[in-house]
Amino acid sequence: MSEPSKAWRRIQPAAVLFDLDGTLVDSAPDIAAAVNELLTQDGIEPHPVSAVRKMIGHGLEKLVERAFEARSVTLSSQALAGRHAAMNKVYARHLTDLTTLRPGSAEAVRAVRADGIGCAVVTNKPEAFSYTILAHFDLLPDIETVVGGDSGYPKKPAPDMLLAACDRLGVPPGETVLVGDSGADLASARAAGIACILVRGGYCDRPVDELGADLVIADLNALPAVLGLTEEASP
Ligand SMILES: O=C(O)COP(=O)(O)O
Ligand SMILES: [Mg+2]
Repeated sequence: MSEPSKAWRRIQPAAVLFDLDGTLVDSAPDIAAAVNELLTQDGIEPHPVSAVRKMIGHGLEKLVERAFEARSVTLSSQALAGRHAAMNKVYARHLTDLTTLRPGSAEAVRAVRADGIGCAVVTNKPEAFSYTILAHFDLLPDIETVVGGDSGYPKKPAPDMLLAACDRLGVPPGETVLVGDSGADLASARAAGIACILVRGGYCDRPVDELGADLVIADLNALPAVLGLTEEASP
């Protein structure tokens, strides 16, 4: 765990916003299978899951664009729209085939709610897909609201989805913390005036320790303690 900043020590969060892909769940194997189906249909060599992990986090359209670009194929906006629609269709049928919970995520969500702290998911993934995945892992009862990438707000790294979640939960951004896995999460939190904890091992094109988050944790098993929700001393 990184040394928490002074700002972190002051935070007694009224709400926790969780990122989904790479933070609560490891969805890359299903996302990779779906985008690889598209590439294969076009006669293009598929990507290993390890490469797709670095393309996730800015929504599925961006992921499709990156997957083709990484094979030196630049799609016109019309072709990209078609492949994005195809991606949504294929992925919708395989949302939970290979997807798993990341370590400690279910326990962390339950600990947050059990303590009466507000709890939301803020993800660039479409909302319907997010609800299906959260329901599959029985996380929905503890999540008060989901703000997804198709909710009408600009996607992360813009602050809007985070601010919408705070509004729905009735908590001030200054008393809220975002738990995410990427630079887009950190940038959205900074722009919203929300504290940010990043978890290692998610989907980020560089080590999260280099990004300057308020706190970096190895996995969500550490979250209840750093939020002061367990008997263990918080930092
Ligand atoms: O890019 C996506 O589709 C989802 O990403 P997020 O859950 O990490 O915001
Ligand atoms: Mg993420």
